[in-house]
Amino acid sequence: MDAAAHTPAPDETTDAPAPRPDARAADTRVTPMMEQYIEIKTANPDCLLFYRMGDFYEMFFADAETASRALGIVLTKRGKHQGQDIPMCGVPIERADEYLHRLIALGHRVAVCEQMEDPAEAKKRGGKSVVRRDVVRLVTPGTLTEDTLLDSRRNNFLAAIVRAKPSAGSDEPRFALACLDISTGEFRLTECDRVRLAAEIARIEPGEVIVSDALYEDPDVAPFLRSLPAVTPLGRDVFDGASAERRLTSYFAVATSEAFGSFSRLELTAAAACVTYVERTQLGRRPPLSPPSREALGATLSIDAATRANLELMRTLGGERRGSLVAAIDRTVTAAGSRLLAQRIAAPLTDPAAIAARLDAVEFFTRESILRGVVRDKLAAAPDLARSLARIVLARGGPRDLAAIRDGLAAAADLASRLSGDGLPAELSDAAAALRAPDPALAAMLDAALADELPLQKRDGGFVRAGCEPALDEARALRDESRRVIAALQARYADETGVRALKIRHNNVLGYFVEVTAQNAERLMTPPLNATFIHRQTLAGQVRFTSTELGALEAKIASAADRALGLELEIFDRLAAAVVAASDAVKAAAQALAVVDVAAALAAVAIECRFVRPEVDESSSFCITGGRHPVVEQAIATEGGSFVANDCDLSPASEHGTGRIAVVTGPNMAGKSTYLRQNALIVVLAQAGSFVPAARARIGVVDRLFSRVGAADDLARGRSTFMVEMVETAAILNQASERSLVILDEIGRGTATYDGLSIAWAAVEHLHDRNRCRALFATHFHELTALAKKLDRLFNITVRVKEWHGDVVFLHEVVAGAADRSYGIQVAKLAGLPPAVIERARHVLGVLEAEDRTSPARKLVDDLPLFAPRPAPPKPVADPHAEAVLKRLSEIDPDDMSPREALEALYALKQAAKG
Ligand SMILES: Nc1ncnc2c1ncn2[C@@H]1O[C@H](COP(=O)(O)OP(=O)(O)OP(=O)(O)O)[C@@H](O)[C@H]1O
Repeated sequence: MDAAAHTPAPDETTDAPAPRPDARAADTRVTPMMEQYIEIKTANPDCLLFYRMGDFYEMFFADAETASRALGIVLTKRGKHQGQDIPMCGVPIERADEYLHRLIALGHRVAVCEQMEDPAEAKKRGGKSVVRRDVVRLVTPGTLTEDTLLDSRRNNFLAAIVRAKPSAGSDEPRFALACLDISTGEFRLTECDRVRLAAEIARIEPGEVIVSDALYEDPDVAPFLRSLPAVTPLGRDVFDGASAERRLTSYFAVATSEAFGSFSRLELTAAAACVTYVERTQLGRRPPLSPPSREALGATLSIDAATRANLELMRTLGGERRGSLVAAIDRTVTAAGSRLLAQRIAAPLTDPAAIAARLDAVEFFTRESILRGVVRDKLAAAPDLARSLARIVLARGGPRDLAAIRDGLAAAADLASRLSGDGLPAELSDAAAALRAPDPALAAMLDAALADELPLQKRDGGFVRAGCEPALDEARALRDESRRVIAALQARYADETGVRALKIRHNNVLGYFVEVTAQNAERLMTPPLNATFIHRQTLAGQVRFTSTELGALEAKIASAADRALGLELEIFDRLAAAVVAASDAVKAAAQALAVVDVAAALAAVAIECRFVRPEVDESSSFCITGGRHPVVEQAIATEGGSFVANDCDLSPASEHGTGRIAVVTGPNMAGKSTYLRQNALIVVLAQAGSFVPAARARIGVVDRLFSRVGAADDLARGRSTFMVEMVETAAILNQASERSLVILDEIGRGTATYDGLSIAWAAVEHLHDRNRCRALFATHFHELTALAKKLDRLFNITVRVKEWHGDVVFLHEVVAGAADRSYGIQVAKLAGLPPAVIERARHVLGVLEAEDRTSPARKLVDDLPLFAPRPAPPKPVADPHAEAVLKRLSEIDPDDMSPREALEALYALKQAAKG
């Protein structure tokens, strides 16, 4: 059980004790605290309620049972409610983030309810009063801001999906998608169809999706929505189109949404749903968002969910970042840079000019290696400005967030001064301008106010630098040096009264008092000293006094600590307000830091891994010379091997023609999948604005990238391997355009040979004649290579292997031509299948191949036009036992044998056959 298990804290003094179980009448009585709890819980029925009691967040009833199971913490009891024990569990506040994280990851939502006053205040209202409490925040997966709850390298988007009412004459529904990250302020909108919607959601990977109750229940989209990790259905008011504009403009305090550009009503509805939900979960607080920007349809390379997964852009098929494309090329040194790089890889561009602008920045840093080093060192020391800013605006920030703003702004100003001069590419000069924009006075103000060592929480105090504010210095001096101050006053009073033995003492009844011996008391009680000293108490030998000054000093000392903290919090609020006022400039500077980081990081990886600048243009070219797989190459290098670079040319035969299709054959393990993927990854990198792992690359911009690699079950959605394969192939054949790049690996593998071959055959024809896209098609159906004779833009390539004493040696070299065999058995042998199985398989293969030539099915294939006759199958490998039996048999002459000899010969043959 967990350390958070605790004995219930005593009720706050003002909470009435729970009724005794035997008091019948009391069974229905509800304590005032429970009454308050139930009221707050009723207002937040879909959340677990973290109810603050002293140093714990407590949960009661069903919440307690759920949380104790989910968090592995002890379930206890606290009093009774309507005659029943109240289940309870709690988490200490200092570990609340950790528990929140676990609950959110498990799909729960949490309402955090704080004490809104000091228990002493409540006490003043009378014995039965309950401390005022209120929910200050709803924690949901899409609205997190704490570093401890977030992955610094990934955005955490909240997405809203709305669907247009179907219009007459169109059966294709339209959707709008808004997504925002409150931890960084990014806010984007787009309108799209059903297919693109799924692709966009796959790209954005939102932490939470909000939809209307009606859409959530709609049978057309419900299966899709149910497949997403966190979907929150909400009432109609959040998705009300009529009030959308008003809600959105009120959030941004602008007169009209035209200030952001022109948006459709559908887009505005999605955007308004997002901001309304943010306000709801942040209880009215408005995190700093960039104005919504439209993601123009077609501005980014469309990559559907299956392709993303297959190409392992963000994570491997096993779900890990390690081994993904982004992990292989990420050399960023800031969290914001890492997030921006991930965004760029997830959404490569389609405009050659915009791509060139990014490549210019990367190229600049590849040339300026000294500057690159300096910039990266500076960036590495810069904090995560955007997330600290968001926390400050949401009043959730601490002193270290203010320090992050101070240090981030200093880094920004420093970098801006280094990024100057004429040769700077546009992306970097824009970034430098944004880095220069924040008023230096803000950083100076933070610098002057913040201490060197900072506590995590502002409530711990001690974060304001000494000398910053005289009143605070005084309060601290009083708090820390109360003895010295009292001693100083005592010395002064002794001086002023001439009573050397005058003492200032303290007890719990009188507090601080002045004490003199009885002989000296008279002097203090006569003018002029009686104007200062007020008699309090006469004891046998001493007389005690107070003074206005001492009374004031006492009050000051008693409240000095409180006062010091109060003043610090005031200063914090002032500083935070200054940061909030400058939030637009700070956000822009944060974004600029990320831009610079990404450009320098891509330059670093380009140099380290020998990447080159690709040419991306409007042509239909696709010509990669010496291409490499960025992830496999690194993996091979760590084992001391070297990757074999390969060319790929799918360019049209003439400059304005249509791109071509390559059918890739080759043995198992030869490197077909690697080759296919590396060419797709080169497109992703090039259009994301990165250099690429090749000697040279010219790419006519790709609008959609499709990849169907291997077969994987999707049993969770009730689809078999073959069904998944066909659904994905259908999507490709229905959607690929002349500008698309299609990667198909072993289509048709998941069914009977001839069914599979027929489907693969028809799919290639369709790609060639209808889609007319550039494509790479890897297959073990060698019959498909015959298609090159019929389809003019189709050609064959193969991955070379060498045979060596019956084994196969992989050369990983892609050359023109077709493979004639799969070498499956040799690969199986390499994999360690038992020799007997290998031998038997060779035998079976020989028989099958011999039969295959005469089987009716084979004939069918032969009859299909343009199927080239396959090369003669290799001679079946002889079975040594069979040969021995045959030899003996041939030596026997039955006419020459007695019945007994014949029987013996038969036994001998049987023996020989057994071996
Ligand atoms: N160009 C290359 N240079 C060096 N090694 C390579 C190259 N291509 C592939 N390899 C190595 O060969 C292994 C097999 O490659 P890959 O999975 O691409 O083969 P395949 O032909 O698709 O096999 P199968 O048909 O069995 O799926 C890879 O894991 C990699 O280690």
